[in-house]
Amino acid sequence: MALGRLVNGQWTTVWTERNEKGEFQRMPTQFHHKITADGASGFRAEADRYHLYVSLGCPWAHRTVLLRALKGLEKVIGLSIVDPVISEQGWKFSDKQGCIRDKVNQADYLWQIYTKANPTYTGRVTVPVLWDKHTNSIINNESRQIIQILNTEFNFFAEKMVDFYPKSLQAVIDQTIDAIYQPINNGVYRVGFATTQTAYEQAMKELFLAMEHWENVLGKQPYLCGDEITLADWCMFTTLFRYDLAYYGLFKCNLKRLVEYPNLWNYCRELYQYPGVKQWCNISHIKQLYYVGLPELNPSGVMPVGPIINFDLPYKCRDRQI
Ligand SMILES: N[C@@H](CCC(=O)N[C@@H](CS)C(=O)NCC(=O)O)C(=O)O
Repeated sequence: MALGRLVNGQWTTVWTERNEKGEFQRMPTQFHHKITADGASGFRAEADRYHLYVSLGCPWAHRTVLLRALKGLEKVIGLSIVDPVISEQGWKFSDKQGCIRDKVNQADYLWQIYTKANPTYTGRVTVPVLWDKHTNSIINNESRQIIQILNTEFNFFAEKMVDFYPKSLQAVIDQTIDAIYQPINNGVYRVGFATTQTAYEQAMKELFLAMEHWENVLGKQPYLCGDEITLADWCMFTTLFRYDLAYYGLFKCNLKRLVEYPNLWNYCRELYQYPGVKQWCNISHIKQLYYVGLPELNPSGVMPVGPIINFDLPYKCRDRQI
């Protein structure tokens, strides 16, 4: 079992995210500071001060890498990419293809970043992590909050003037991110990590009802919140992108493949082909994370050869009845 956690700053391999009913229960993240453009929060948006630690396999971290790229913040916020396979000591840094070592803290394992921020930290050691080089601490490790910060607070430095969280839509974006979280983003994990038939089937039911719902919505409008791409779409995208690659097979989310939902599949391809996105979609890291790094679900660590999915197939806006 590769998943573990820190207890009072000590690494342990006890994993506690399941209840007695065999249901997966995600533990909340603990670092929730905010960076603001004016510094009113105590953390001012500045160039070369903050650093992101991510896994390219992880859907939550993937959101933050995408926002960094979509806003054109690559020169402003540094990046380290962990080894795609979770080790006995959790996420580690390596020289594998597509990885970037930790040149900020020279850590070998991500848990060392957590104990540097808090020597008595107890909890999971997850990606993404937004690190502050000035205070030598973790600003935030919750993807949903990090993408809001990157979207909204760094405009002075951003090379691309796009806004995925416009004021006029914030309420609907928040509701949509809430709506997709439990059945879809976290839903695939609730399906995949369930250890009883009842827990599995319940999570499956919620996942597939939600997939059908958004399939219908995307038949009427181009994006989850209407006519504009928003943060909600990037939150949905990173789960959909992994759907047929990992969740359908390893997690047994297998009533339908993504490619069997015409609108969701079309939408996924459109977001993949949005400028700046595909460069940060790493199928090899995704397969390694899920198939090699979760021995509890795949003890042999053998990775499937397929499926062959062409995310570059042209997408059709015209098919939608907008
Ligand atoms: N709520 C967090 C979830 C982050 C998360 O669970 N990341 C996973 C990777 S997909 C992780 O780092 N897992 C390592 C572990 O649990 O030990 C977020 O959205 O940022």
